[in-house]
This record gives sequence, structure tokens and C-alpha cells, in this order.
Amino acid sequence: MAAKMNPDLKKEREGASFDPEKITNLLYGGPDRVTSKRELESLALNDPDFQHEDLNFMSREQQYETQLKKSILVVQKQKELGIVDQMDLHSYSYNGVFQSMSGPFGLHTSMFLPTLRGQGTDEQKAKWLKMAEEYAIIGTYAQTEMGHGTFLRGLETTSTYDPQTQEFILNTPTLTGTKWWPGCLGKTSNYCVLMAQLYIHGKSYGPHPFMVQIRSLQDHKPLPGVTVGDIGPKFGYQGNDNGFLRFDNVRIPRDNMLMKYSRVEPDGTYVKPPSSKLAYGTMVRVRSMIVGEASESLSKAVTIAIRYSCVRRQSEMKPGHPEPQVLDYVTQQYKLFPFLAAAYAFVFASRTMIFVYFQSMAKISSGDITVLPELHALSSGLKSLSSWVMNAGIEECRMACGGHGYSHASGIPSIYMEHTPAATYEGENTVLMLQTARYLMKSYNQSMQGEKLADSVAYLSGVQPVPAAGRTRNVLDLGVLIEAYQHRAARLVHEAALQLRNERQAGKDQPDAWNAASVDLVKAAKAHSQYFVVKNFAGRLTDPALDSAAQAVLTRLCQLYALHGVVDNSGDFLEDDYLTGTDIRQARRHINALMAKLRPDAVALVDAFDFPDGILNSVLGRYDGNVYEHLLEWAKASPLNKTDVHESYHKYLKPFLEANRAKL
Ligand SMILES: CCCCC/C=C\C/C=C\C/C=C\C/C=C\C/C=C\CC/C=C/C(=O)SCCNC(=O)CCNC(=O)[C@H](O)C(C)(C)COP(=O)(O)OP(=O)(O)OC[C@H]1O[C@@H](n2cnc3c(N)ncnc32)[C@H](O)[C@@H]1OP(=O)(O)O
Ligand SMILES: Cc1cc2nc3c(=O)[nH]c(=O)nc-3n(C[C@H](O)[C@H](O)[C@H](O)COP(=O)(O)OP(=O)(O)OC[C@H]3O[C@@H](n4cnc5c(N)ncnc54)[C@H](O)[C@@H]3O)c2cc1C
Repeated sequence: MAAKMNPDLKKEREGASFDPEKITNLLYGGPDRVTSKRELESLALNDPDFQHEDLNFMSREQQYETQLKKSILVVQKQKELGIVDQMDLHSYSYNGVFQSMSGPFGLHTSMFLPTLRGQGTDEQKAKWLKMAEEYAIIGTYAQTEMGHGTFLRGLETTSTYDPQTQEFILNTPTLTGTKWWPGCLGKTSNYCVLMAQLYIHGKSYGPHPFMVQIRSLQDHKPLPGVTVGDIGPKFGYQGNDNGFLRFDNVRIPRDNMLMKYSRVEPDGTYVKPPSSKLAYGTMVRVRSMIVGEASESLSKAVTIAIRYSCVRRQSEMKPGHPEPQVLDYVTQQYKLFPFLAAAYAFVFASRTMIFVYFQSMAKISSGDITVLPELHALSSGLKSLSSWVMNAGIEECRMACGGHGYSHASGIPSIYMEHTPAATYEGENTVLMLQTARYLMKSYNQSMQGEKLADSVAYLSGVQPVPAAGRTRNVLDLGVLIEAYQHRAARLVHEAALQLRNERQAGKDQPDAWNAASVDLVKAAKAHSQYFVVKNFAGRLTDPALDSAAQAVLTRLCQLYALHGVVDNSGDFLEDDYLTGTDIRQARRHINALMAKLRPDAVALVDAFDFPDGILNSVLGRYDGNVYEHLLEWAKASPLNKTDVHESYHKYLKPFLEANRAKL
């Protein structure tokens, strides 16, 4: 018999002003997509082969083993089921089987395979791709070293060409040159794409990708000259064997260098790529996907916190009245609704980012590499902004759940632990924002020369005049808000450029001037990315998939997202009098009014994300809201409760208590 729904959640759903299915359809690309997503998730969630004890109750080794077992099963089952589409794989495997927790094949699919596809020649793909796709070999992406992650040109691992034997000789010349962090490297992978400094006839040509076998295909032992292992427990990522790797005079054939873009001829002649940054292509790809990872993780956390806030009753708002649902406290709404709005904003941004990525890659494949700088700048900015907001949002959601948020039963700590490194991996966020800033500075200078700019920065050409101080606007109007964000971004770019120039004029060289201006440069890059997100969100409101009720509620969310950003960064908007003090006061009032209007729709808005319970993996965020009974059940399953009296009682506590009693 189906469990009864918690009456508060039932009422919430009955009182919503719109049909969540309309928004679900928009989020996932139409009813057919939603149907297949649900079928695939349900297939994975209900498959007895994927059932196991809660990962929170396992040791790290057990977690690794469990995830490995599932990874193997998932490969077999995907094949049987004929799942090949990326969205379908995402539903079945990433969410359905793994609930977005990392596993030992993660890097094989997210970086190793894409690097082979993107950096290998046709012959190299013919040699390795099938083996990799069929999991006859398992690989990772080994780039970061103990001493260098950010500064790729500083990598120390060398690959020295020997024209006599037509081989590369791989070496780790220092301790800090030890590869450190690559996922799935420690115990799982037998191959890797190795990023190493290419040396030919004593000359360095910078980091290049090489296909390297690191373990025997017979007994999985490290090959001669290879030292490899696991780097130990981390903040999260427990199911993943992030590893270390060293080379001592390991020889690989010449054609193990991935040569789609740059080549080394048998005699040692180096053939340059059209752009040296094409070798960094896989990172751009994963950064584009991370915007999706961030939006999805934040969406899960707000789903949990908002549902729970409707089930949770606390305190007495009015004497003698029933305790209110905590979501009725406006302060609670102020904690959660801006992040609900942000989750939607980044889901839409991620869809655009993925579209732009594939569109740009099609151009790059046909030889047009002019799109690369804009793609790099956009993906760097959005990856950073979305993962920063995700981190802040998940933590806010945890605190908004009070004490229970701190328990693994809430599901929120796992989401945080697993996804917080998105701010670090694939390019540390500040570093990437500075890359976006670099592009903005270049574009700004080009606009000063009257050159035409790429679409995403075209607005820099027309930095608007500052409007007369004291002119107030209707800040609820999305057109006004988009213009305000655009103006702020253009002004901050302009000011960062001026600061750079002033530092130069004061006698600093370019790197010192850049460093001196870097706080403002990051601010400008952030403002540019925020403008993109707001404009993109507003652009989705007219999607024909929405009926008028769904459009109305999403419009409110978009207004809330934009207004909250204005209030949060009010100094930026006030500094040059673009907005007035009255505008900001109005913005605060509008936020309160919007939150009141959104309150009855909050549960339906998180339901529209369409996360089944098995994927949320949260006692607090259960669809039926039956939180308390399941909290007790969850705690009872904890390994410490397997016996009434723990064995440590007999070992330590009993003698201790008895000795103390004997002394009395
Ligand atoms: C398909 C649908 C699916 C549904 C999706 C829905 C939801 C998705 C949900 C989940 C997503 C699933 C998967 C994704 C999630 C997780 C990923 C999994 C695991 C992650 C594991 C982590 C792996 C790693 O971390 S690998 C290591 C990553 N390392 C880095 O990123 C290093 C960072 N450093 C650098 O990139 C560079 O060194 C630098 C900092 C950018 C500087 O480079 P440098 O060479 O020093 O260059 P500069 O001299 O500074 O600049 C020269 C010039 O080049 C420009 N530049 C730099 N890089 C690039 C580039 N990549 N492309 C283009 N141009 C570049 C630079 O700006 C400069 O330009 P200029 O001269 O014109 O100014
Ligand atoms: C869970 C996880 C999984 C990972 N998986 C992989 C993988 O599969 N393969 C792989 O190769 N790597 C992997 N990495 C490594 C990851 O890519 C790097 O840690 C990341 O790129 C950051 O580099 P770093 O550690 O050198 O940080 P650092 O660069 O040392 O950063 C430290 C601080 O210095 C600042 N800083 C550094 N340079 C600058 C600058 N130029 N300007 C201003 N500030 C600067 C940063 O902002 C930061 O605050 C993984 C890391 C984690 C945490």
C-alpha cells in the first residue's frame, strides 16, 4: 500500500498556481525526453543489482569496491539496453545508478574517451578508441602534479623524443613532478592520457598529450618504471581512487603522442598546431558540463530544503496558534528562494552552455578556430560562477534544515562533499575568472579600436553614458534589470581596464599591473558572467513549452534572481548612480513581495526538477514528506546500532566504569 503523503506537502501541491509538468518538460527538452528520463531512472533505481547498503555506512574501501562493481554492471547493462545518447546515459548511469556520486570509471568517460576522440588522429582512434569504448582498457586524464595544477606550462613530467628508436622517454624528474589527483588512477586505470612537457633535441615545446599504458593487461601490476597508487582519503569523492603516478625512463612509441593537432615526425621535426590551446580541449568540454553539474547539485539541495521546510514546524508565530511550517518564516524564504531562483538560472545557463560548446566544436572541427577564445572565456566564467553559487547554496540549504541538515540522513552533506571540488577541479575558479577577464580586456581594447566583437561581448562596444543621477526606474521590469546588469558589467570591465592602464603608467610591468588589478578583474568577469545568466534566464521565459501560469511563476523567479543579485551587489549598481538608493529600496520591497507570491508555488517549483527519491537520497527531502519515521529507521540501520551493546564496551568502557566504581 502506498504510504500516505504528509498533509502539509499534500496541501502545498494542491495549492500551486501552475502545473509542474509544464516546467519539467521545458527543463528536459519536451515530454518525450521526460518520459525516457523517468523510464531510465526507474530502471536503474529498481534494479536489484544496484541495491546496496547506504554508502554513508561504509568504509572508503567498501565504497570503492561497491562503486566499481556497479560501474562494471552499468557498462554491461547500458550495452544490453542500447543506451548511447548522452542525456540518456546521464539519467541512467550518473543519476539513476550513482546518484551523482563519483565512481572508478568517471574519468574514463568524462575525460579519457573525449581526449582520445578529440586529440587523436584517425589512425590513433582506430587503434585505441574501440578498445576504450568497449572497456578493454580503462584510462584517466593525468595532468595535475603535486607541484602544479593551475600552471600547465610549469608541469615537470617530461616526454623526450629519441629519434634513434622513434620513442618518447617519460620521466618524473622531481618529487613535485609526481602526477597527483587524477581520478580513477590509483587502483583502476591501466592507461592514461598523460600531459607531459615535450622535449625534442633538448628544446621544450610545452605540454602535450600522450597515450600511456601504466599497468599490465595480464595482472594489473604497474609496468616497469611506473609507480602508481591512491592519494588517500579526501573531503569527498570516496568512491574514486584519485591517484599518484611517477615515471622512470618509460619508453613509448612515437605514435603514442596524440597527434591530431601537433605532430612529431620520425626525424624529430615538430609540426605546430593551429593553436597551442587546442591541446586543452577536453578541459573546455568538462568546464562546459560542470555548469550542468553545479545547477543539478544545487537543484537537489534546494529540493530537499524546501520540501523539509514545509514539513518542519517550529516555534509559535502567534500565541496559541499551531506551530508554523518553517517555510512561512520570511527569513527562511530569504535563505532558500534566491537559491531556488539561482538553481533555475543555472539550469538554463547550462543548457545554453552545452549548446554553445557543441556549436563551437562543430566549427573547430571544420577548421574555424576563431571561436575558441570566446568559448574558453564563456565556459571559464560560467563554470566558476555556477560552482561558487552552488557551494554557497548547498551550505545555506544545509543550515536551513537546522540540526537534521547536518546528518547524512539529509543527503545534503554528500551532495556538498561530492560537488564542492567543482570550484577547484578543471581549473581553480579564481584562475578561470581571470582567464575570462583576460578575454574581456582584449575585447575591450578591440572595441576601443573600433573592431567588431564576438556576440557575448558585443555590449562592451557601447558602454552607455551614466544616466542622470536621481532618475528612478521600474526595477521589476526585466528589461530594466538586464540593462542594469549589462551596464554594471560594461562599467566594471571599463574600470578594470583603466586600473590596468593606471598601474602601467605608474611604472609597473604588465604582470605586476595585472596582479595589482586582479581583484577588480575577477569582479568584472563575475559581473559579465552574471549578466549572461540573467539575460539567458529572461530569454527562456517566452519558450512555447510554457503555458501562462508556468510563465508567470518562472518570470517571478527570474525577477527574484535578478533583484537579489542587485541587492547583494548594490554597491556596484550605485557606484556610478546607474541605479539610485530608491531603486535599491524598491528592489528590496519587490523581493519581499515576490517571495510572498512564490511561497505557495515553492514545492511545485522543486517538484518540477523531477528528482525521484532514489536520486535525492534524502530522508528530509522525501516526496511524501514522511520525514520523522524514516529518520528513526535510517538511524537504526547505522552500523553502530547492529548490536545493543558495542564490543568496545567490553574492551574499554566496562573496565573503565568498573575501576571508577571500585574507587568509590
Ligand atoms: C550532454 C548532456 C548531459 C546532461 C548534462 C546535464 C548536467 C550535467 C551534470 C553533470 C556533469 C557530468 C560531468 C562533469 C562533472 C564532473 C567532471 C568529472 C570529473 C572532474 C575531474 C577533474 C579533472 C581535472 O581537474 S583535470 C585538470 C584540470 N586542470 C586545469 O583545468 C588546469 C587549469 N589551468 C589552465 O587551464 C591553464 O594553464 C590556464 C590557467 C588557463 C593558463 O594557461 P597557459 O598555458 O599558462 O596560458 P596563458 O599563457 O595564460 O594564456 C595563453 C593564451 O591562451 C588562452 N587559453 C588558455 N587556456 C585556453 C583554453 N583552454 N582554450 C582557449 N584558450 C586558452 C589564454 O586565455 C591566453 O589567451 P590570450 O593570449 O589571447 O590572452
Ligand atoms: C576531486 C578532485 C579531482 C581531480 N581530478 C583530477 C584529474 O582527474 N586529473 C587531473 O589532472 N587533475 C585533477 N584534479 C586536480 C585539479 O585540476 C587541480 O587541483 C586544479 O586545477 C587546481 O590546481 P592546484 O591544485 O594547482 O591549485 P593552485 O593553483 O595551487 O591553487 C591554490 C590557490 O592559488 C591561487 N592561484 C594559483 N594560480 C593563480 C594565479 N595565476 N592567479 C591568481 N591566483 C592563483 C588559486 O586561486 C588558489 O586560491 C582534481 C582535483 C580534485 C580536488
